Amino acid sequence: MEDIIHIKQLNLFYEDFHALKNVDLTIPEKMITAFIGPSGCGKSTLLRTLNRMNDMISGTRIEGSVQINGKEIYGEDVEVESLRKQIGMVFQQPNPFPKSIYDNIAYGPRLHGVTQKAELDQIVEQSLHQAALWDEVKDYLKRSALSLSGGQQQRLCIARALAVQPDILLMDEATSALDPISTLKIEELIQELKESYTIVMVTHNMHQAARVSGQTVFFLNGEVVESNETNILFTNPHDSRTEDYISGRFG
Ligand SMILES: Nc1ncnc2c1ncn2[C@@H]1O[C@H](COP(=O)(O)OP(=O)(O)OP(=O)(O)O)[C@@H](O)[C@H]1O
Repeated sequence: MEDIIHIKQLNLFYEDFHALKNVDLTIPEKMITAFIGPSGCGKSTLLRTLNRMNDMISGTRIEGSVQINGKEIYGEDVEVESLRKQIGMVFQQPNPFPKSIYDNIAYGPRLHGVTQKAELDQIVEQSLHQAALWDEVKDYLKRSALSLSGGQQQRLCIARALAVQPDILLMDEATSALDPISTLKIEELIQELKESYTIVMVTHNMHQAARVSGQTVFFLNGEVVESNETNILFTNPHDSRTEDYISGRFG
């Protein structure tokens, strides 16, 4: 498995607060990588550095290197819009646009220049299939996305992210606002998606990380304590702090 993301000596500051400290990490392609650790340890911050969402937070300063597909994403010539096309993101709260189901999915492709109706139809159908939502919504594509259940809305947001054909999908606690059945559906879905996409997920739920991911990264106080194959990290952690966390001694 090739590594698609290389992070070297990454430091991030929110004003004076040192939120990420000397992070070195590689992320393999076409695999699910889970970020775990106690609240406030920097998981979401690191996730946001991968598609430069931190650019939107004023007072943020970054040092070090993040290479994706061999390209330095904090380089001067990087177009952030095309970076975000390559690296989609799904958030904790489903956030469909107040538009029809169809227009939610077609939004990104239209933005990137697709105008032909037949092509858009095909992208909408394919993306909804990939997000395991097509059968539930195919007869209601003109209905508002806001009429869907929370779990359906989250799958719609995944379909919307897939519609622009990203390489990488970032998921920030994407199931934590959902009921157990919707959570299970999304877990099954991302297992299928990893055949075609690299997925990086932040989760508060260690069982979820153990169930779905191939690599797990444990964070503490802005540092990566340990990164390893998930089954090794959970059964034979190398660092005593990882062991304390996964055995429930803190966090
Ligand atoms: N916009 C911001 N401005 C200032 N400090 C911030 C900002 N965002 C996050 N932080 C701080 O950076 C640290 C890391 O936050 P982050 O959200 O990355 O942690 P996390 O591990 O994802 O936490 P949680 O699991 O609670 O979501 C925390 O101490 C947080 O208070």
